[in-house]
Amino acid sequence: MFDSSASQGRWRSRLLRTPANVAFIPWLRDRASLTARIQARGGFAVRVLRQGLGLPTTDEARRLGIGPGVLAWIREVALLCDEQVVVFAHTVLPRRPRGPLQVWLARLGNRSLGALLFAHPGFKRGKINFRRLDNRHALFAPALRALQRDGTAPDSLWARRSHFRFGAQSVLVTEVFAARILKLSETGKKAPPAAS
Ligand SMILES: C=C(O[C@@H]1C=C(C(=O)O)C=C[C@H]1O)C(=O)O
Repeated sequence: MFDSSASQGRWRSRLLRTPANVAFIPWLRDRASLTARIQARGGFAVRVLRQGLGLPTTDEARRLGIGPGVLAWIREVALLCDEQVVVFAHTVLPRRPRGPLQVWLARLGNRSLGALLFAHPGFKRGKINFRRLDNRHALFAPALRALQRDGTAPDSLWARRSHFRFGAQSVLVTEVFAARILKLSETGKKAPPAAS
């Protein structure tokens, strides 16, 4: 049963199966580390695209309780598998309350945020929300730039958004998936050459 009425214009807590997203559902719904899931399929790398103070999108500011025009710590990365970009990730950390996350994020470099979020027991992940991003959303353009280096330009991209709490602090993590992620095989790792 597919629901074609899925609204594209907002984050939804339920992912309604449609012909357009059915292949992405295992990736969108997996609550384990996305980094680990990609690592199981090939050579993993993080390419840091942006890291520093910036303005969250309107919906991020609303979700994090940040006032209009208030800066936050923004981290944007591309996740690669065997040198292919498969995910664009955008993370927002409010500047207040201050705590260890400001220092930990600043020191991450090209290590995966997931290595922190899923290793430290203090992080609690809330419900994952889903959205089909299009040019109505401010993250669509940077995601397209990061994901579509081959010049193709899909009119929408599937994304999910997770809220991780750590004590009084929290981060909002948006992950946007390139269609090429569907080509990663479970075995991923190149099979050893057959014995001659
Ligand atoms: C949250 C995770 O970390 C991944 C890595 C990120 C980074 O390094 O900035 C951001 C989001 C995720 O795609 C994960 O691996 O599940």
